[in-house]
Order: sequence, then C-alpha cells, then structure tokens
Amino acid sequence: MIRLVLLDIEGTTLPISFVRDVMFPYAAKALPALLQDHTNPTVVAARADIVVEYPGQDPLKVCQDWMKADVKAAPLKTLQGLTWRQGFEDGTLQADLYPDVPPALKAWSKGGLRLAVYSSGSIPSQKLLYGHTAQGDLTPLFEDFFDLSTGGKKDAESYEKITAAVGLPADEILFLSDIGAELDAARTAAMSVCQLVREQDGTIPHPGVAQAPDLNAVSSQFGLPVA
Ligand SMILES: CSCCC(=O)C(=O)COP(=O)(O)O
Ligand SMILES: [Mg+2]
Repeated sequence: MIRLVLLDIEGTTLPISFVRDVMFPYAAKALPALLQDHTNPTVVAARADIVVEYPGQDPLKVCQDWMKADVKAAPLKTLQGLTWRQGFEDGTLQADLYPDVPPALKAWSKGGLRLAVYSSGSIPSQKLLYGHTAQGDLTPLFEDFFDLSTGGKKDAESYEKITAAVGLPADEILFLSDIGAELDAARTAAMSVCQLVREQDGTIPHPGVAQAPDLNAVSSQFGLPVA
C-alpha cells in the first residue's frame, strides 16, 4: 500500500516549457550581477565549486552552458534559486503547474497520503515555487523536500537515503518522474515508481515501468484518493 508520494517537479508537476522559457531566462538575466557578489557566502561557495570543477573558466560562461544543456549541477541550482527568490516574491514569477496537479495533491493529502518533493532544483527554490502558484501556497501539503544535497537523481543510493529519512518500507513510497533513469534508480532502491508521460513535454516512454499521462491516472492505477 502506498503511504507516501515522492514527486519530481520539471516534467512531472510543472511543464518543461515553464522551466526553460520562463525560469531559466529570468535566472540568466540575474546571474551576471549575482556572480559579482563576493559577500554572500552561498554565492562564494557555489562559485568556488565551479572554479574547482572548471579551473580557468569564467563561472558565468560555465553556468550559461549548463543552462543551455539543462545540466543538473548543484552550484547552478543553488545560484538559480537565489535569483528566483526576487521574482517569486515580487510576483514576476508564478508557478504554472499542470492543471491536474493542485487538485490531486490536495486530494492525496486530505486522504492521508504523505507527500514529499525530490527535485534537482534547490530546496529553497522548490519551496518558492510551490509557495507561489496560481492556486496559492501549496507548501503545507508537503512534509519534506529533497534536492541534490541528498545525491544525484539517477543514483539508487539517493532513494535509499530518502527511504531512511521518511521511515517507511521502500515499496510504500511511490516515486513519480518523467525521466527513465531516475525511475530505474528508485526501482533499484525498491521504491514503487510511475512515469509521467506528459504529451506537452514530449516525454519519451520508458520501457518496463508503469506510466500515466497525469496525476488522476496515477490515482486510478495505484488506488490513491481521487480529486
Ligand atoms: C524548483 S525546481 C526548478 C526547475 C529546475 O531548475 C530543475 O532542475 C528541476 O529539475 P527536476 O529534477 O525537478 O526535473
Ligand atoms: Mg523531471
């Protein structure tokens, strides 16, 4: 029986186009000034991580290249999160979740299911995003937030750590993602998994895993409370 649903964000609850066409351009504009900040310890640490990994290269150029290729690099995710704070807080950014998402999350939570997030986006940016949606602040629905500080999303060990953190048998945790390699890693860690195959995102169906076009279909397949 599923007791906790662990959700990816991009491609699962939020269209990829919102990340690529709205959030990334916002971050790209703000990054040059942010990288000049030599007093914020979070910025200093992220820039140092980039310099260690790419000695002699301009950290801004490295970030720009990562964004172009949607590389899930922890220092980039930290820096992007810092830039998005201003946008979410002043109303320039508002998370445009898939329409099936808010009602399903509310029904699952009301029905007693525990909910948690596991995304490459930094935990502060996950909270900003779910805190500023067209349907209001959805953060109270989630009991926990996990990001790359737990480990890479394609590593089974990350899912073992999450299982230990939430204190449930792995098969009672249902991980939802659009990415096959993430689902494989979660399955290796004995979690239940389902791929969100979002038509709008052109998700490539991954062989050998349960699939659903939206969260309502997830509810039907796994016997979860319905919206
Ligand atoms: C607050 S998440 C913003 C989107 C993002 O930058 C990202 O990398 C999401 O990746 P995911 O692991 O949710 O597919
Ligand atoms: Mg994703």
